[in-house]
Amino acid sequence: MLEVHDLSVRFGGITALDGVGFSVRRGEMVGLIGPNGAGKTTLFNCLTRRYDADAGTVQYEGENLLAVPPHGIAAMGIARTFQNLGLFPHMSVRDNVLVGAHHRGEAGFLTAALRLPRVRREEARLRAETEAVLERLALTGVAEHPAAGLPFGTLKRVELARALVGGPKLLLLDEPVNGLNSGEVEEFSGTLRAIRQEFDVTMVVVEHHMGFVMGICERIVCLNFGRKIAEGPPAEIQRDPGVMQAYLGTAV
Ligand SMILES: Nc1ncnc2c1ncn2[C@@H]1O[C@H](COP(=O)(O)OP(=O)(O)OP(=O)(O)O)[C@@H](O)[C@H]1O
Repeated sequence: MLEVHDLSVRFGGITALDGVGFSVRRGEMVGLIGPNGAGKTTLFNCLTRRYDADAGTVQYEGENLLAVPPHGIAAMGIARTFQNLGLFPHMSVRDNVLVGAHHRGEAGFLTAALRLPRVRREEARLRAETEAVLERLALTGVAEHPAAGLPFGTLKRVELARALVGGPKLLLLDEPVNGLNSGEVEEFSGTLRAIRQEFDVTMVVVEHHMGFVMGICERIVCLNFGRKIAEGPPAEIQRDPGVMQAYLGTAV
């Protein structure tokens, strides 16, 4: 589904990604790990076209992803969540999720402004889908509540809900369990596993929480200083000397 070849991104003198390559098969859950500054978020930003690549190719479902404009990414079925939650604090949970849905709507600006029948149908579809996703993630009870003031664990679910409306095929999760306590991590893992099946969605997940990544991913890619230093199943990655060296003393 996703083929990344020789991808490089530079910011002035910094090489954030240096010839990175890996592939993701449909239905897989792939973990992307590496110490701070390894290039993980830069890779996500490249895949969602926020950053331009300096070299390399990315094929998504046989198409050249690097030729797709940033606003075309959602229509290709790619969604992401953000490390620091990209929610609007004063908007309700429902509206935060709907905003994500509209972002992925098919109607153009003019048809939307004219409120043509097609737009009204789409609006109704997105609203229904939003309600279903809110329900699925146990958010119906807080749907009217502004995002601000809700527990962090709930906000993580809102962020996931927003990414799911519109039925993405590839979901990029940036530190989905960062800031959660161990019970919440466990619960979120279970939710993600179930969602993956129910929504038939392929996932790539960036996360520093090793217990979570090793427990949920089938395959792991490890970056360090912008380079891929290891790739394999969790058990192999945990024993990999290069990975251990990169984390230097951190339990992997
Ligand atoms: N917009 C930018 N401008 C300049 N440098 C950047 C930019 N984005 C990332 N970098 C640099 O690129 C390198 C990789 O950063 P990136 O955020 O991708 O790492 P990361 O693996 O996601 O780290 P973390 O785990 O801390 O989030 C770092 O040296 C960072 O400072």
